[in-house]
Amino acid sequence: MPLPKAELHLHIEGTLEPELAFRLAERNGVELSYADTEALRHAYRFEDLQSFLNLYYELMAVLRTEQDFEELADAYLARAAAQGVRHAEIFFDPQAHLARGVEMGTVIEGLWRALGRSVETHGVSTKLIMCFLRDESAESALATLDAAKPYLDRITGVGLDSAEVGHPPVKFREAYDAAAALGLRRVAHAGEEGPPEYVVQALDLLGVERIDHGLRSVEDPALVERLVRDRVPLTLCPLSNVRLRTIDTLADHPLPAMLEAGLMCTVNSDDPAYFGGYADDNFTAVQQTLGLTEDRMRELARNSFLASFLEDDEPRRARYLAEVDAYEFPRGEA
Ligand SMILES: Nc1ncnc2[nH]cnc12
Ligand SMILES: [Zn+2]
Repeated sequence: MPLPKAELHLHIEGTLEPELAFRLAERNGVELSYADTEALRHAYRFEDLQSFLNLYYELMAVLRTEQDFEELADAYLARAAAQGVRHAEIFFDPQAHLARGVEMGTVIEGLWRALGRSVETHGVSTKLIMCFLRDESAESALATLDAAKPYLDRITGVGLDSAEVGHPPVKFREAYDAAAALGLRRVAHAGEEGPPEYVVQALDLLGVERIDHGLRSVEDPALVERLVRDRVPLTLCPLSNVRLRTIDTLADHPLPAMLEAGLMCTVNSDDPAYFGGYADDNFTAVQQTLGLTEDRMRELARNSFLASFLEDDEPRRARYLAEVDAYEFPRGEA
């Protein structure tokens, strides 16, 4: 039984496994530029964030109907449950779908068909976070927020993702102010490929409560001190960092030093269909490769629930934390 955890950094479009992509392509009459799932998997060798994003956006073409989004989310939730995920705060990228003529309602209602029954079907509670694409304009972000207004009861917060370098958080100040005025929680990707300054901007100008990735924060000691002092959660994605070549190998990941420094780290899967592992695969990889103690692993699991947006259901958060505290790590062979 895996360690109970919350997943706080997960792009639902990044859970599209090759088999489902081909099945949906066939159902929707969409032509893919790969012969089969094996040929597609061969394309999963990325140079950097952009080379991944190119394939990520290309494959989304197979997602067209409410049923497609429902099946995508259902498949993720089943996998997540098997990996010990009790609670998932799930990103989606509406602009990537609106640009293809798929409406906001199709995306949100489709996802909601799976999320709305997820506690019953998978034992996983969920929240939805709508991301703005930072390589699109500020006006487009505002228009996207406007298009989401009929669905605000289904959306907990806003995020910021896609190609980071050259698209600093300051560009989205107005959109984040508008989101805050609507009562939405705020997070943003920062310091994945971009400099520590983007993390500072996300905190100061966008008012975010969590930083997605935040890896490059370690380059700025004053920023680290601030993140520790204010207990700002970082949603790290170790296997993603290796696949997108942010770091050379997992053994080079700064997670142990970050925990040692007192940063509130969490471990997540980002785009698990592309990066070779779901939530517990990331936990297991860091435990084994970085030699984290059981206490550190428990701390990561506790952090995931403490950093989650479960303020509307504190009894549930307390139950999850109690489960982490009671968890017994499997004993190896004697
Ligand atoms: N790791 C990542 N960084 C930025 N944008 C993304 N969209 C999906 N995955 C992403
Ligand atoms: Zn991400």
